[in-house]
Amino acid sequence: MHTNTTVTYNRGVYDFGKPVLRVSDPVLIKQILVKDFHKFRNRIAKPSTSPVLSVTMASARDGQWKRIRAIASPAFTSAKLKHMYPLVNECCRDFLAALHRHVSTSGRIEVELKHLMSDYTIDVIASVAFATKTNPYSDPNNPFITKAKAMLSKNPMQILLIRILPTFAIKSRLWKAMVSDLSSNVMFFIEIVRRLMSERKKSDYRRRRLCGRRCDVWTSRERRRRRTDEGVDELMAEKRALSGVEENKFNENEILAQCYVFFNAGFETTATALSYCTYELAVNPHIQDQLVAETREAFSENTTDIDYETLCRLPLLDAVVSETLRKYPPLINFGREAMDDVVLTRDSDGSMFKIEKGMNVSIPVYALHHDPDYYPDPFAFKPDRFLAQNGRNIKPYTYLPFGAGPRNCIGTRFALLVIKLALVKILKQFRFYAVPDTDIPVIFNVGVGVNQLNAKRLVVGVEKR
Ligand code: HEM
Repeated sequence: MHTNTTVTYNRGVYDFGKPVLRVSDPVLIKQILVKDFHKFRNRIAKPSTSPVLSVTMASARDGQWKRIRAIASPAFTSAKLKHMYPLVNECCRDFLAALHRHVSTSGRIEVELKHLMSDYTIDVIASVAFATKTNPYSDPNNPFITKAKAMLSKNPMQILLIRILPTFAIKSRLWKAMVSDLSSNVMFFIEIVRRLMSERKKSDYRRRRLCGRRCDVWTSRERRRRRTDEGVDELMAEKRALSGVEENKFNENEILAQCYVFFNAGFETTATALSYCTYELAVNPHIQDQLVAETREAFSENTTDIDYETLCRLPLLDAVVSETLRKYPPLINFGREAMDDVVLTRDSDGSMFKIEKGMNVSIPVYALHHDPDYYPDPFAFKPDRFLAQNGRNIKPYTYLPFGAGPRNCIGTRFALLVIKLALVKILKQFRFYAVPDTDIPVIFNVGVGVNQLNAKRLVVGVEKR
């Protein structure tokens, strides 16, 4: 193994009892995620706390993953997202009404953004994935909300221990004791979906949702349209990765698992992104003003609403969200397991790196996003980096908030819709600003949390416009 450069990989770490090699050279990252996808098709294996969890899209492996991903993917096409738009809009409406109630007494309040935004994203994902309304504002003690928030405030020490314990300890009683509260939260959500599914069967109730039993198989034309922003290598890798799946139905366990994973993978990441974005707008009022000007023009005068196509086309909105995801990627790294011996080759100098079968590799997203060679002045919030005229300055495979390749985040577009719609609607009616309790810059709890940023607090002021 070549070890002469920090550009190619920085340090190794231990994760779930096994060593992990960190690869940070963009060319090698592309090789792992795209060109040699078949050799790195699986995520790093984690000990499962429930049989249902082993069939979630995120943890499934090999042919099972391929089947699950191919069946679920049609639920995330543009056409399907457009169909879900009214549901997300409904959640935005409830969110704004609650914010108006909070602000109404004094005209302004201080808010902890992490709590505020997670109420909204829990409500969205519960509506769309679980086909249920949670009413987080009028019923904050609803078990759905309290359990979801308990998942948010996990004990970082516990998570850290779970991830660094050696393999033999993972089978021990200590391990089982440590994961028992995590497992009970998981079981809670799985039981809710089970109950909803049985109620739905009885009432034949249908709703636009992410987790249906049957999905139409993707046509290749649709797949091409979906990813026109990506190059030939990416399209070919995805085509190869999902080819040959005939079946188009989930069994009951698989539906439970996908509902759970969409909730688990979706609500916290989306709430985090929305929180940091609002924080940056509060501490950069000139950017907030520019964004308000852009979005104001986009609202139709007749309906005071914004349609899906217009929302997707706003350049500054897109740049602000992209810069937020660069500066504060909700997942600061993600990994893959080598399913074969692989030789990674760096084009620039021809140096070769052997990765042995069974070895885990990790992509350090946060480090890439803060490398001054790729993003000058990396700790500054500069949405301009992502405006069309500057797009070519961004080197491929240095911007990875949603991962890349056939196993990238399936919820990317949905998350962007949820974030952008909330932002334009809130900013139309409210102004965010820094208060004495606003930490500038954000203070992070360090050394724990492992793959997520953990801000000590994100407090800002909010008032009606
Ligand atoms: C801002 C919000 C979000 C961010 C930053 C984010 C980020 C990520 C990242 C980095 C990965 C790993 C990608 C890779 O390995 O290449 C991932 C995977 C995944 N995400 Fe997201 N995500 C977000 C929202 C969502 C939402 C809303 C959903 C579902 C509705 C979702 C569902 C998933 C699933 C199921 C996977 C596993 C995909 C697979 O293994 O095939 N995510 N996400």
